[in-house]
Amino acid sequence: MSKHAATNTRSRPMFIDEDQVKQLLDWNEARYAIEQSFVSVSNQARDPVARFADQPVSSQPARTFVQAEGGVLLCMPGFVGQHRLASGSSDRASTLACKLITSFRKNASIGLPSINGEVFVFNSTTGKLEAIVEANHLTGIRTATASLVATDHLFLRPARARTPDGTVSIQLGIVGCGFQGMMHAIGFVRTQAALARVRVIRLWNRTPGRATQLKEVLTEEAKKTGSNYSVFVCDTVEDCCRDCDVIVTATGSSEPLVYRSFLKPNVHINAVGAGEFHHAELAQDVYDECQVYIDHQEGARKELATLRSNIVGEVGEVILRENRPQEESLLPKPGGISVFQSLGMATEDVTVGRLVYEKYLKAHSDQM
Ligand SMILES: NC(=O)C1=CN([C@@H]2O[C@H](COP(=O)(O)OP(=O)(O)OC[C@H]3O[C@@H](n4cnc5c(N)ncnc54)[C@H](OP(=O)(O)O)[C@@H]3O)[C@@H](O)[C@H]2O)C=CC1
Ligand SMILES: O=C(O)C1=NCCCC1
Repeated sequence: MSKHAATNTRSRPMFIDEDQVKQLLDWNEARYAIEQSFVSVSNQARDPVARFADQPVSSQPARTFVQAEGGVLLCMPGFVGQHRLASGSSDRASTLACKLITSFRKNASIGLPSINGEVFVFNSTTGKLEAIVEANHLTGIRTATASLVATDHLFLRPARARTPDGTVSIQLGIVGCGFQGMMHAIGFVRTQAALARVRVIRLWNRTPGRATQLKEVLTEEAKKTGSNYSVFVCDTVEDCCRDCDVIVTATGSSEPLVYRSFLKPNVHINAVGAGEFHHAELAQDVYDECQVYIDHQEGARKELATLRSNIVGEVGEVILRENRPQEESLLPKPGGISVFQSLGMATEDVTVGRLVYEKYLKAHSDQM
């Protein structure tokens, strides 16, 4: 571990609860942590001679699933070596962590989140458990941020480069207004200054009342952030997707919801939801035409084994090749459909869990 990284010198692990995570986690800092995670995975996957010495590396097996009566427990261990802790800083850390997370679909009917988890952060030199970070909000921010990073590198950066003033504005479609749908909408709004102005948000949810609730949240958010976007609740998925530049699907549907005919020719989709399998929300006619990007090849080999599409590669590899003219670009063909098929991976929880832990230690340094 670098000399800059903080450690817990107490005998007991710190417990960082949901409220503290909400206070500590910032969207722009999370974006940097997620970029480090993506890059570490793809740098590690390179042939050792082609690996970039100044970029982080990682180790993460495909996650395991334990089926219980009402749902599933996922075990997601990971290590990220020599990741930068903040943009523009030379401070680096190596982090070993494991997220344990459950998905119990019927929890909504008893007023509980369907997804509940904790990230366990270990000292990467001694293996001692240093912190337990509650990971519901963390999973919301890190998953939405993974989509933001993918949208930025695959779609928005090339679009910004084509405009004279280097800015773009988007219509955003949210298919599924549960926790993830909400976090994605808020994430796009909160990062407008860095990524793209949001001018319209279109919402669809199976139970329409939840889309109406999210409209209220986003209207409040517009007041808080001084944003000027319109929000529409849509009766159909087709109406939600029509004219959108960027779409997020975040449902538990096992049946296709989004068809090719609903889409503009040039659109980026973040397919986040996992029904029975992880690529159910988009119809085969979308997969027949689009270019698919993933977070993690090894996870995809297991969890996307039945996906029939053109899988171009990892988002981290796209980032690694940016500004390196000697490396062939992996960017999507301009004017087409790109899909980020988000599985979610342990290294995201490793770097974001570490960010929360570092900020917690800094905020409580007088008590250490
Ligand atoms: N890729 C990743 O990294 C992650 C992916 N996920 C996945 O994202 C999805 C959403 O999670 P989250 O927001 O936390 O869960 P929530 O329980 O908060 O929301 C679930 C959403 O899915 C909708 N839904 C469920 N079944 C169907 C269906 N058959 N057809 C249409 N809509 C349906 C619900 O609609 P309604 O309100 O009508 O019930 C609701 O909008 C899940 O599939 C989850 O596994 C979660 C975390 C990380
Ligand atoms: O990556 C995660 O975290 C999850 N992915 C799929 C559903 C449960 C949580």
